[in-house]
Amino acid sequence: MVAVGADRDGIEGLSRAARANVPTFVEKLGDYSTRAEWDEVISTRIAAYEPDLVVSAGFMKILGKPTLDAFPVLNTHPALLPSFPGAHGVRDALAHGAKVTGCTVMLADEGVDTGPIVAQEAVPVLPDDDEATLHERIKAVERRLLVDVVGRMVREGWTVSGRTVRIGK
Ligand SMILES: Nc1nc2c(c(=O)[nH]1)N[C@@H](CN(C=O)c1ccc(C(=O)N[C@@H](CCC(=O)O)C(=O)O)cc1)CN2
Ligand SMILES: NCC(=O)N[C@@H]1O[C@H](COP(=O)([O-])[O-])[C@@H](O)[C@H]1O
Repeated sequence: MVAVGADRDGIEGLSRAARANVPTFVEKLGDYSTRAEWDEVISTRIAAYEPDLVVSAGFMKILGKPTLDAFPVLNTHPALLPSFPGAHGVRDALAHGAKVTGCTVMLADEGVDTGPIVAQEAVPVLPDDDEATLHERIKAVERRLLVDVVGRMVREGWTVSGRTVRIGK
Protein backbone atom coordinates (compact mmCIF):
# COMPACT_ATOMS: atom_id res chain seq x y z
CA MET A 1 0.00 0.00 0.00
CA VAL A 2 1.70 3.19 -1.23
CA ALA A 3 -0.67 5.83 0.19
CA VAL A 4 -4.11 6.46 1.72
CA GLY A 5 -6.24 9.38 0.52
CA ALA A 6 -9.54 10.80 1.69
CA ASP A 7 -11.92 13.67 0.97
CA ARG A 8 -12.30 14.55 4.63
CA ASP A 9 -10.27 14.60 7.86
CA GLY A 10 -10.81 12.39 10.89
CA ILE A 11 -10.96 9.14 8.93
CA GLU A 12 -9.81 6.02 10.80
CA GLY A 13 -8.09 4.85 7.61
CA LEU A 14 -5.91 7.97 7.69
CA SER A 15 -5.00 7.39 11.34
CA ARG A 16 -4.21 3.72 10.71
CA ALA A 17 -2.04 4.64 7.72
CA ALA A 18 -0.16 7.27 9.74
CA ARG A 19 0.50 4.73 12.51
CA ALA A 20 1.95 2.42 9.85
CA ASN A 21 4.06 5.23 8.32
CA VAL A 22 2.05 5.04 5.07
CA PRO A 23 1.77 8.47 3.35
CA THR A 24 -1.65 10.10 3.49
CA PHE A 25 -3.45 12.99 1.82
CA VAL A 26 -6.80 14.77 2.18
CA GLU A 27 -8.46 16.78 -0.58
CA LYS A 28 -11.83 18.30 0.36
CA LEU A 29 -14.28 19.05 -2.44
CA GLY A 30 -15.32 22.25 -0.64
CA ASP A 31 -11.79 23.64 -0.85
CA TYR A 32 -12.19 24.00 -4.64
CA SER A 33 -14.46 26.34 -6.58
CA THR A 34 -15.45 23.64 -9.06
CA ARG A 35 -15.74 19.86 -8.96
CA ALA A 36 -13.56 19.73 -12.08
CA GLU A 37 -10.72 21.31 -10.11
CA TRP A 38 -11.14 18.77 -7.32
CA ASP A 39 -11.20 15.94 -9.86
CA GLU A 40 -7.88 17.12 -11.30
CA VAL A 41 -6.27 17.56 -7.88
CA ILE A 42 -7.38 14.10 -6.71
CA SER A 43 -5.84 12.55 -9.81
CA THR A 44 -2.60 14.51 -9.36
CA ARG A 45 -2.32 13.53 -5.68
CA ILE A 46 -2.84 9.85 -6.56
CA ALA A 47 -0.34 10.04 -9.45
CA ALA A 48 2.41 11.17 -7.07
CA TYR A 49 2.42 7.65 -5.59
CA GLU A 50 2.33 5.79 -8.93
CA PRO A 51 -0.15 3.10 -7.78
CA ASP A 52 -0.84 -0.01 -9.83
CA LEU A 53 -4.39 -0.05 -8.49
CA VAL A 54 -6.57 2.48 -6.64
CA VAL A 55 -8.96 0.97 -4.08
CA SER A 56 -12.08 2.89 -3.05
CA ALA A 57 -13.38 1.58 0.28
CA GLY A 58 -15.88 3.85 1.97
CA PHE A 59 -14.78 6.70 -0.30
CA MET A 60 -18.05 8.55 -0.67
CA LYS A 61 -17.32 10.72 -3.68
CA ILE A 62 -17.76 9.94 -7.36
CA LEU A 63 -14.34 10.04 -9.00
CA GLY A 64 -14.03 11.99 -12.22
CA LYS A 65 -12.44 11.23 -15.59
CA PRO A 66 -8.94 12.49 -14.65
CA THR A 67 -8.62 9.69 -12.08
CA LEU A 68 -10.53 7.03 -14.03
CA ASP A 69 -8.47 7.70 -17.20
CA ALA A 70 -5.20 7.41 -15.29
CA PHE A 71 -5.71 4.45 -12.97
CA PRO A 72 -7.78 1.31 -12.54
CA VAL A 73 -10.12 2.01 -9.60
CA LEU A 74 -11.57 -0.86 -7.59
CA ASN A 75 -14.62 -0.05 -5.48
CA THR A 76 -16.47 -2.00 -2.81
CA HIS A 77 -20.22 -1.46 -2.50
CA PRO A 78 -22.46 -2.85 0.28
CA ALA A 79 -25.13 -4.33 -1.98
CA LEU A 80 -25.41 -6.85 -4.82
CA LEU A 81 -25.12 -4.54 -7.84
CA PRO A 82 -26.93 -3.68 -10.02
CA SER A 83 -29.39 -3.64 -7.14
CA PHE A 84 -29.26 -0.70 -4.76
CA PRO A 85 -26.46 1.45 -6.18
CA GLY A 86 -25.44 4.79 -4.73
CA ALA A 87 -24.53 6.21 -1.38
CA HIS A 88 -27.18 4.30 0.62
CA GLY A 89 -27.13 0.70 -0.61
CA VAL A 90 -27.78 -0.90 2.78
CA ARG A 91 -30.65 1.43 3.69
CA ASP A 92 -32.25 0.98 0.26
CA ALA A 93 -32.07 -2.83 0.36
CA LEU A 94 -33.63 -2.89 3.83
CA ALA A 95 -36.37 -0.43 2.81
CA HIS A 96 -37.15 -2.54 -0.26
CA GLY A 97 -37.68 -5.62 1.90
CA ALA A 98 -34.83 -7.60 0.36
CA LYS A 99 -34.25 -10.99 2.04
CA VAL A 100 -30.74 -11.31 0.62
CA THR A 101 -28.27 -8.53 -0.07
CA GLY A 102 -24.48 -8.55 0.03
CA CYS A 103 -21.45 -6.77 -1.30
CA THR A 104 -19.91 -6.13 -4.68
CA VAL A 105 -16.32 -5.43 -5.65
CA MET A 106 -16.24 -3.71 -9.03
CA LEU A 107 -14.05 -1.62 -11.29
CA ALA A 108 -15.35 1.94 -11.23
CA ASP A 109 -16.37 3.67 -14.44
CA GLU A 110 -17.80 7.14 -15.00
CA GLY A 111 -21.21 6.03 -13.81
CA VAL A 112 -22.34 5.45 -10.24
CA ASP A 113 -21.69 1.78 -9.38
CA THR A 114 -22.14 0.81 -13.05
CA GLY A 115 -18.66 -0.57 -13.66
CA PRO A 116 -17.83 -4.22 -14.38
CA ILE A 117 -18.19 -6.58 -11.43
CA VAL A 118 -15.12 -8.40 -10.13
CA ALA A 119 -16.62 -10.31 -7.20
CA GLN A 120 -19.79 -10.54 -5.12
CA GLU A 121 -20.92 -12.32 -1.99
CA ALA A 122 -24.43 -12.64 -0.59
CA VAL A 123 -25.41 -11.69 2.95
CA PRO A 124 -28.82 -12.61 4.45
CA VAL A 125 -31.14 -9.90 5.78
CA LEU A 126 -32.37 -11.02 9.21
CA PRO A 127 -35.89 -10.23 10.47
CA ASP A 128 -34.71 -7.89 13.23
CA ASP A 129 -32.03 -6.16 11.18
CA ASP A 130 -31.75 -2.42 11.11
CA GLU A 131 -29.35 -0.52 8.82
CA ALA A 132 -26.51 -0.65 11.35
CA THR A 133 -26.72 -4.39 12.12
CA LEU A 134 -27.10 -5.33 8.47
CA HIS A 135 -24.26 -3.04 7.39
CA GLU A 136 -21.90 -4.46 10.01
CA ARG A 137 -22.66 -8.00 8.79
CA ILE A 138 -21.97 -6.88 5.22
CA LYS A 139 -18.75 -5.10 6.20
CA ALA A 140 -17.37 -8.31 7.75
CA VAL A 141 -17.79 -9.99 4.35
CA GLU A 142 -16.55 -6.95 2.41
CA ARG A 143 -13.31 -6.69 4.35
CA ARG A 144 -12.45 -10.34 3.61
CA LEU A 145 -13.62 -10.23 -0.02
CA LEU A 146 -11.82 -6.97 -0.83
CA VAL A 147 -8.50 -8.14 0.62
CA ASP A 148 -8.78 -11.44 -1.29
CA VAL A 149 -9.66 -9.76 -4.59
CA VAL A 150 -6.98 -7.05 -4.34
CA GLY A 151 -4.35 -9.68 -3.50
CA ARG A 152 -5.30 -11.89 -6.46
CA MET A 153 -5.51 -8.93 -8.86
CA VAL A 154 -2.08 -7.55 -8.02
CA ARG A 155 -0.47 -11.02 -8.02
CA GLU A 156 -2.20 -12.45 -11.09
CA GLY A 157 -3.33 -9.42 -13.07
CA TRP A 158 -6.76 -9.12 -14.67
CA THR A 159 -8.55 -8.60 -17.98
CA VAL A 160 -11.77 -6.82 -18.80
CA SER A 161 -13.79 -7.89 -21.82
CA GLY A 162 -17.02 -5.94 -22.10
CA ARG A 163 -18.57 -6.35 -18.67
CA THR A 164 -16.62 -9.50 -17.84
CA VAL A 165 -13.64 -9.20 -15.49
CA ARG A 166 -11.27 -12.19 -15.23
CA ILE A 167 -8.48 -12.37 -12.69
CA GLY A 168 -5.35 -14.12 -13.92
CA LYS A 169 -3.93 -14.68 -17.39
N1 LIG B 1 -16.55 7.20 -10.89
C1 LIG B 1 -16.94 6.51 -9.82
N2 LIG B 1 -16.52 6.88 -8.61
C2 LIG B 1 -16.91 6.17 -7.50
C3 LIG B 1 -17.78 5.09 -7.63
C4 LIG B 1 -18.21 4.71 -8.94
O1 LIG B 1 -18.96 3.71 -9.13
N3 LIG B 1 -17.76 5.43 -10.00
N4 LIG B 1 -18.25 4.43 -6.48
C5 LIG B 1 -18.13 5.22 -5.27
C6 LIG B 1 -18.58 4.54 -4.03
N5 LIG B 1 -20.04 4.57 -3.99
C7 LIG B 1 -20.71 3.38 -4.00
O2 LIG B 1 -20.13 2.28 -3.99
C8 LIG B 1 -20.71 5.82 -3.97
C9 LIG B 1 -20.25 6.82 -3.11
C10 LIG B 1 -20.86 8.06 -3.11
C11 LIG B 1 -21.93 8.33 -3.95
C12 LIG B 1 -22.52 9.70 -3.98
O3 LIG B 1 -23.67 9.89 -4.34
N6 LIG B 1 -21.67 10.68 -3.62
C13 LIG B 1 -22.02 12.12 -3.69
C14 LIG B 1 -21.71 12.83 -2.40
C15 LIG B 1 -22.18 12.03 -1.18
C16 LIG B 1 -21.59 12.62 0.12
O4 LIG B 1 -20.66 13.46 0.04
O5 LIG B 1 -22.09 12.21 1.19
C17 LIG B 1 -21.14 12.78 -4.76
O6 LIG B 1 -20.05 12.22 -5.11
O7 LIG B 1 -21.52 13.89 -5.16
C18 LIG B 1 -22.41 7.32 -4.80
C19 LIG B 1 -21.79 6.07 -4.81
C20 LIG B 1 -16.73 5.74 -5.12
N7 LIG B 1 -16.43 6.56 -6.28
N1 LIG C 1 -21.58 3.45 -2.02
C1 LIG C 1 -20.36 3.45 -1.29
C2 LIG C 1 -20.54 2.80 0.05
O1 LIG C 1 -21.64 2.72 0.59
N2 LIG C 1 -19.41 2.30 0.61
C3 LIG C 1 -19.47 1.57 1.85
O2 LIG C 1 -19.08 2.37 2.95
C4 LIG C 1 -18.73 1.46 3.99
C5 LIG C 1 -17.51 2.02 4.67
O3 LIG C 1 -17.34 1.30 5.85
P1 LIG C 1 -16.25 1.81 6.92
O4 LIG C 1 -16.57 3.26 7.18
O5 LIG C 1 -16.43 0.91 8.10
O6 LIG C 1 -14.92 1.65 6.23
C6 LIG C 1 -18.48 0.09 3.32
O7 LIG C 1 -19.54 -0.80 3.61
C7 LIG C 1 -18.50 0.42 1.85
O8 LIG C 1 -18.97 -0.62 1.02
